[in-house]
Amino acid sequence: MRVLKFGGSSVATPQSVEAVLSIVKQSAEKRPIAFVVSAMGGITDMLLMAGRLATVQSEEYKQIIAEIENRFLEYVRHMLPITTQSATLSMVKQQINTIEEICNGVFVLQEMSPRTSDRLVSFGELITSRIISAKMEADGIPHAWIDSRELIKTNSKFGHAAVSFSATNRLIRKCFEASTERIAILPGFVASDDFGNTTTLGRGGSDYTAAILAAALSASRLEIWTDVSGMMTADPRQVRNAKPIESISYQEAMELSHFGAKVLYPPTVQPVMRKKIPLWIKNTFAPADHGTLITDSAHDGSEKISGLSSISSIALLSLEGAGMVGIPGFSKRLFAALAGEGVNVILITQGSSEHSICVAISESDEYRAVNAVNQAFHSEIAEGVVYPIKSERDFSVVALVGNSMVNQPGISGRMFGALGRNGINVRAIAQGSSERNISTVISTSDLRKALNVLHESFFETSYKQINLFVVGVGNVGSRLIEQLRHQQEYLQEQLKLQVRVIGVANSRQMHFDEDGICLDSWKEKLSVGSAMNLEKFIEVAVGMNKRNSIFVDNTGSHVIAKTYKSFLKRSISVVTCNKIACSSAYSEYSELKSLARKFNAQFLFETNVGAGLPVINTLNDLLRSGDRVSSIQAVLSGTLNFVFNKYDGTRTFAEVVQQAQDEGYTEPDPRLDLSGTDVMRKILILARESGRVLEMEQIKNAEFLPESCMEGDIASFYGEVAKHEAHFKELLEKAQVEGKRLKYIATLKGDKASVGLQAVSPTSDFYNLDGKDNAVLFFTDRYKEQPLVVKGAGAGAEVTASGIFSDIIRAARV
Ligand SMILES: NC(=O)C1=CN([C@@H]2O[C@H](COP(=O)(O)OP(=O)(O)OC[C@H]3O[C@@H](n4cnc5c(N)ncnc54)[C@H](O)[C@@H]3O)[C@@H](O)[C@H]2O)C=CC1
Ligand SMILES: N[C@@H](CC=O)C(=O)O
Repeated sequence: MRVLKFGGSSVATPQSVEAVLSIVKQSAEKRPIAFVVSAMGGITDMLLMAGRLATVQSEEYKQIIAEIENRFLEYVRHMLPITTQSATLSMVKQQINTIEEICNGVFVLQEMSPRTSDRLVSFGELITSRIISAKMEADGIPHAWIDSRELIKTNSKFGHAAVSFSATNRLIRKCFEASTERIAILPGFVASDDFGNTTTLGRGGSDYTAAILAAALSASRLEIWTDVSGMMTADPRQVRNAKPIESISYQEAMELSHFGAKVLYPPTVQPVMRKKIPLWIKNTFAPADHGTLITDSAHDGSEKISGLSSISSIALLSLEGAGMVGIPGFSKRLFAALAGEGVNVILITQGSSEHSICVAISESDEYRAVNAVNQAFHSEIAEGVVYPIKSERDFSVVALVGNSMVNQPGISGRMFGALGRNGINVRAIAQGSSERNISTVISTSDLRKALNVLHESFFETSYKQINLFVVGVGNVGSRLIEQLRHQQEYLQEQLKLQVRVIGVANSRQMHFDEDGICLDSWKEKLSVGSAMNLEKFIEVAVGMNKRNSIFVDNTGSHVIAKTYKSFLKRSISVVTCNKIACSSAYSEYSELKSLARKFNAQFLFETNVGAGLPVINTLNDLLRSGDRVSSIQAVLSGTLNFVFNKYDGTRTFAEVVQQAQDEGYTEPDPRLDLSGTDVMRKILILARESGRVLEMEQIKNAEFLPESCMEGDIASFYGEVAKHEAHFKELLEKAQVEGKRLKYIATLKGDKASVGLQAVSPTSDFYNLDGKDNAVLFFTDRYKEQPLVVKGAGAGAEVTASGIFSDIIRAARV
C-alpha cells in the first residue's frame, strides 16, 4: 500500500486534476493506494473569510459564499462530461446550502465558535474530494470515496485537534481490510471527535491525514505531491539559486518545515518516522523530477548543511533585571504567563549572567504576550528589580539546518562570519544541544540578503556573486567596465567569482539592474537611465541590500568621495581611484579606515598612487612584516614625467600638456597635475599609509607653474600656459645646459614631505625614467642602502582600470 497526498495547488484546476489522476493511475498499477486531497486552492481561506464577515454582521459573507459556489460549479462543469454533471452539481448546491445555514447562524449570534469554524472549513476538503471522486467515476477509474471523519478520531480541541491514535489506527485498518478497491480517495484535514462533531487537524493538516493513514497501514511509502520539486535548500522566492534537496533525514525535514519550508506540515513526519516509512516530496506538475526523499538515514554527508529556513513577522521580547539573577522559577513564571495566553515561543535565549531572557514569538501574539508577562511580574516591576518587558518587531528567524552539523566545528563560525562580513546584525542566537539547527534573529529588512549570503556560503560552491555599483564612466571607468566584461568568464571559471555591475552612473545619468547590467549594452542602458541624483543612488544601492557589494568610485569628485561613509557603514566595500578622500583631513582618512574595520568592509585605493602599480600594497606588505619606512623618493606624476620627457622645444609646452590630457594621463582637471597638487596628494597618502599623521598644508610645494595659469577655468588654462612659453623654455634650457633632465619629485623624509621640480643629473635614479612612468624608492630599515623600487607606467586609463580591477578582486576574495 502507498499513500499519496495532493495539495491545494495540485487540485486547483480541472487540468491539474488530470495530472493528479494520471499519477494516481500509474501508482495504482503497482500496488493499492490511498490518496488524500486538500481543498481546491484558496477555498479554505474563503470559507474562513465568510465566517469572519458573518461574525461581524457584514452581509458580504453571502458574496463570498456565492464565489465559493461559483468556483465549485465551474470546477464540476469543466471536469465532468455534461451527462454526468447533475448529481455532482446538486451535491455542491446542497453543501453550499449547509455552508450558508452555518454562516447565517454565525451572523445572528455574532459569534463563531471553534467548533463551528471547524465544521465550516471542513467543506473545502469534503466537496473537493467528492468532485474528484465523481470525475474518477466518469473516467471509469474504480475507487472508493472514504470519509476521513469516520476513520480519524480526535479529542474535541477544535481548530487543532489531537488524534486518538489507538482508535484511529484500528478504524483505518478495519476499513482498508474490508475494502476491495485498489484506489481510495479521502478528504484531508478533517476528523471527528467521540461525539461525531467534525474536527480539523490544523492548517496544512492534509499532510498529517496522509501520514496517519500511512503509519496505520504500514505503507511502503508516503508521497506528498505539491507544486515544487521537493524541499529546497532555501525559499526559492528569496534565494534564486535555491536547489531541491535530494534526500534528508526525518529530523532535518522537521527542523526545516518548522521554519517555514511550507511544502511539509511539520507534524506529518512523526507518524511515518516512528514506522520508518520513506516520505517523498514530489511535484505534480513535473512528476519525473527526483523530488526529496526523507528517511531515517542522514544524507550522504557530502554537504554538512541540508537547508536554510526562515520565518518572518517575529517579535523579540526581552525580560531584564537584576532581580532575575540566581532566582529559581523566573523562567517558569515567564513561560507559564506566555502559555496561559496560548503564545507559541519560537526561540529562547538566556545568557549565563541570567540578567535577561529573550524570547521570539509571532508578532500576532505580541500584544497579549506583553500584557501577560507584565502582569505576571507586576510586583517585581513595581519594586524596580525587573524592567517592564521590552518588545521589538520586524524581526525574522533564519535557521541553518543539517544533521551533519553535529560535532562539526566551524559551522557557526562560518555562518556568523558570512553574516558579519555583509553587515547583518544578529540580535539573538539559539542552538539546541542536538546541534541540528542554528537559529539567528535578524531584522526582516536583512532577511533576503542573509538567506542569500548563507546560501552562497553553504550551498554555492560553484561561485561567489559580487555586486558592483560603479560611479564614473569616463576614461578610467569605461575601461574598467570593458575589462570586467572581457574577464567575466575567466573570473567565474577560474576564481569562482560572478562579478556583476548592478548600478552605474556618471554625472548625468544612473541606471540599476538587480540582475546585473549587460556589459555589452551598458552605455545604451545608462543613456536612457534616470537623472543622476546622488542621494537617490545611495538610497537605491543601500536599499538593494545585496551581499558582497562594492562601491567603485572612478570620478575625481569631492561629493562622491563624501559618500564612502554611507557605504562602509552598511558593510559595502569601497574601491576608489579618486584621491580626494585619502588626501582630505587626516581625521576623515582615518575615520574611513576605522569604519571599514568596524563594519567588516574593505576600503581599497591602490590606484591613488602610481595608477596600476603595486605601490600601496608593497608599502603595506613591508609594514605588516615589521619593516619601517625612513624615507621615500618618488616620481609620482605620469603627466609631468610625460610632459618633461616630451618637451624638447620643438613643440610648445601647452601642446605637450594637451597631448598628455588627450592620452588620458591628466586629472579631469589638468591644473591639478601641473600645479603639483596631484603629487602632493600622492605623497601625503604614502606618508599616511606609512604611519605619519600629516596634513596637505604641511607639504612643501616648489611650484613651477606661473600663478596666472591657475586663475580662471580649464578652458582658459591652455591659453594662459601658452602665454608663458618663454618661462617653460627657460626651465628646459637651463637643465639642458647643465646636462640634466627635469623631474617632478616627491620626498618624504622623517615626518616632512615636499614636492617640486628638480633638474636631475644622469646619476639620479629618475634621470632615465621614460614616458609617463612613475618610480617609487622606499628606504626602510631593511632596504637601507639600496631602496625597494616600484617602477612602471604611472598613468593611463588602461593601467588604472586594471589597478581598480585588482582591488575589486581583493575585496571580493576576503
Ligand atoms: N587617468 C589616470 O591615469 C588616473 C586617474 N585616476 C583617477 O581616476 C579618476 C577619474 O579619472 P578619469 O577617468 O580620467 O576622469 P574622466 O573625467 O574621464 O571621468 C570622470 C567620470 O566621473 C563622472 N563624474 C564626475 N563627477 C561625478 C558626480 N558628482 N557624480 C557622478 N559621476 C561623476 C563623470 O561623469 C565621468 O564619467 C580621477 O579621480 C583620477 O584621479 C587615478 C589614477 C590614474
Ligand atoms: N594624473 C595622474 C594620473 C594618476 O594618478 C598622473 O598624471 O599621474
